[in-house]
Amino acid sequence: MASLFSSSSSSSSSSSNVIFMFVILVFFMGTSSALSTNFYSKTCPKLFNTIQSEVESAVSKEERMGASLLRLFFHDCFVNGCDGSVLLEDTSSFKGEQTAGPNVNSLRGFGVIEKIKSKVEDVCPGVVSCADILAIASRDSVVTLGGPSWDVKLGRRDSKTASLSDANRTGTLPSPFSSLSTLVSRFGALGLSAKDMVALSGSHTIGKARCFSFRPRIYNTSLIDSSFAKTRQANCPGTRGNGDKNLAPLDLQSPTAFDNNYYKNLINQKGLLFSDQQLYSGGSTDSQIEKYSKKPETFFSDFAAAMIKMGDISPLTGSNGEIRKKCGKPN
Ligand code: HEM
Ligand SMILES: [Ca+2]
Repeated sequence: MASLFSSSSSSSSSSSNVIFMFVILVFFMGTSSALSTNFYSKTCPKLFNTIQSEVESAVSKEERMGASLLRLFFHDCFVNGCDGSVLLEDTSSFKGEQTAGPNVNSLRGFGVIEKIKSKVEDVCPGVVSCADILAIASRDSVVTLGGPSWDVKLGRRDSKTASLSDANRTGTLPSPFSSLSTLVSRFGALGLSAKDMVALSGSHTIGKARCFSFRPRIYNTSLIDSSFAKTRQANCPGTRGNGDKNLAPLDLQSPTAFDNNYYKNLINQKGLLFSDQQLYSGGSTDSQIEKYSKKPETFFSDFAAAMIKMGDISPLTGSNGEIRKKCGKPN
């Protein structure tokens, strides 16, 4: 770098200097994220307070809602980036992501996001994207349930459309029946490391899953504590189509507290999803599970860093996309 600078300053042509500066500018624009933590500090100073109080009230009405909002952000980011696409509702002429296999009868919290959006529109109309609201609401959910905080990067814009087939494409949203190597490669395809994947999976310290999602795990797999399997079988019949919607907590110990019990459960072979237990199954991620089970503060800081990374996946910025008026439909 230093030699590049000196060769440019020794050049006699001023136009070549201009070109050189332009190249340097493009280089830096290309390497730094377009998002920033102070994006709305002038245009919507009340944004954080508005969202935080709505999230707190939603979570106090139903603690699971914190988990549901966090998962919405994950499912948004994994399909065409964090662009609010998952929030678009189906109409008679449009089929978005909400009926995709991993989402249908499972994603929840759309009403809460729409309510937050209307409060945000009251204080600063036409300014804040739904994609950014989702990013802030998931951070506030984690904080409200006792987890770490982080500065959310902002400046995302909303997609004008969404694609059912993109959300259904095999491997886009990870399946609970995936092996460790599949999980690593799915996250890797989006620029997230195995370490990020293990930290982000700690989200399963809160929230619930349907019998449909964990049936094969509790009837047909090894690496499962037998009394845990029996307990879960009691509310999840072994035959497909029976009790599919019955719920169980992803973390059997503290399903409404954001803590490191998820990792302790894995060590005790009490992961609810097959994909959860894969993270502690004699493979390359075992040591990270052990570390998080002993050091919650390390889990918290890795989780926060990985959430920021996930939030950086292919945002729409500049004049791309739009700022939706309502999160459920394009303007
Ligand atoms: C590693 C791959 C992952 C797989 C295979 C996976 C799969 C699942 C499944 C199957 C459920 C239950 C859905 C149902 O039965 O209705 C679930 C719930 C949940 N997931 Fe994941 N997930 C993964 C990673 C993540 C990540 C990265 C996050 C967030 C950053 C996340 C957050 C959640 C939350 C909070 C819930 C509970 C939602 C609620 O109670 O409404 N998951 N996940
Ligand atoms: Ca998306």
